[in-house]
Amino acid sequence: MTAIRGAGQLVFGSSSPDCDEIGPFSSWRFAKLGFVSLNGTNVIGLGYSGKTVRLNANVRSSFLNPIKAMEDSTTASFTNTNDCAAAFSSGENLHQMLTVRKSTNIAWHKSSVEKFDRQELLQQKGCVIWITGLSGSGKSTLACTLSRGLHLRGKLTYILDGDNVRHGLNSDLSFKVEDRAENIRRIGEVAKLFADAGIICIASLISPYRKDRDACRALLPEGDFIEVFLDVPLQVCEARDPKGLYKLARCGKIKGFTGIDDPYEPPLNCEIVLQQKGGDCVSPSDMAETVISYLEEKGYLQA
Ligand SMILES: Nc1ncnc2c1ncn2[C@@H]1O[C@H](COP(=O)(O)OS(=O)(=O)O)[C@@H](OP(=O)(O)O)[C@H]1O
Ligand SMILES: Nc1ncnc2c1ncn2[C@@H]1O[C@H](COP(=O)(O)OP(=O)(O)O)[C@@H](O)[C@H]1O
Repeated sequence: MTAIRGAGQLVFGSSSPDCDEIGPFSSWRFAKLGFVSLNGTNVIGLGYSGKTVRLNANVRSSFLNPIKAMEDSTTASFTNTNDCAAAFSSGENLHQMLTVRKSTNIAWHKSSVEKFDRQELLQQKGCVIWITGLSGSGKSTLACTLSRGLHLRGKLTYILDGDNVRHGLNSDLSFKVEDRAENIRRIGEVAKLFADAGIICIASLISPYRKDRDACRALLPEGDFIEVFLDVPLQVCEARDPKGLYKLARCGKIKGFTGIDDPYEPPLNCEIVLQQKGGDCVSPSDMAETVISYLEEKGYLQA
């Protein structure tokens, strides 16, 4: 087991990082999904063929200074949803426009009790630990072990597990690319609220697209989104197959299963990589300790 600390990234595990995309779609250029804000109108948008909509966010006050959609180096800016719709529909290979913000005439109400006060009370800093990886990579196990470890240290956590949230808030969403994007967007927004409450929010979901994860990162202040990649090879996940889903996917009974006939894009520059390769098995508690050490070092376990 090794822990390698690079520029802002912690790699921990039994082998070297493998950043290849997983699955038969790995060489595709997918339409890029993300959250695009258009002069106060938040839209989950997409890139046109081969072009990427990039996010440029003022993360501390995103409700006042919305995220701007940038295509290449040009900022896309729209004054109303009609302009936006026209712009999107005129693009070639338009796949889908997902959610247009419909709330108007709304104002932000400040409270006399702020994040700072809540953090003082809790003696910790609110943040989001975003665990991404294939089904069966150990996300839920790590989330629970981490939550327990922090709880024992007197720290308040809350887990947002993809599977669990899909039982309620996100029960209307499928595993189509745009529904996954909406699933991740909603969980990102909820996680942001938890972090604002001063809580260490642990989000564990496949979140297979970089763009969706990056859009969630852009919702939070610098440093408060800690992306943890469970780098476990497909073969290992498939051998585990605790729910029998890989077996169903292999025989075509589940379509669009991540890693089988749906893509997974590994993070390129996340904060922590936890590797599980070859015969060496890193235990969930060792993995959790790595994350806790990171939080300690970055000052999240004190106000
Ligand atoms: N098509 C397909 N692809 C991937 N996963 C599938 C699919 N259908 C059902 N499941 C089950 O749903 C869990 C993943 O939900 P997530 O919300 O984490 O997925 S995503 O982030 O929206 O991609 C995932 O749970 P985990 O195994 O805990 O990852 C699966 O149990
Ligand atoms: N670090 C680990 N080493 C070995 N097995 C693990 C580890 N973490 C999880 N597992 C096992 O792998 C399977 C999938 O774990 P789970 O947490 O449900 O993954 P995910 O939430 O990513 O689908 C479970 O059977 C679990 O016991």
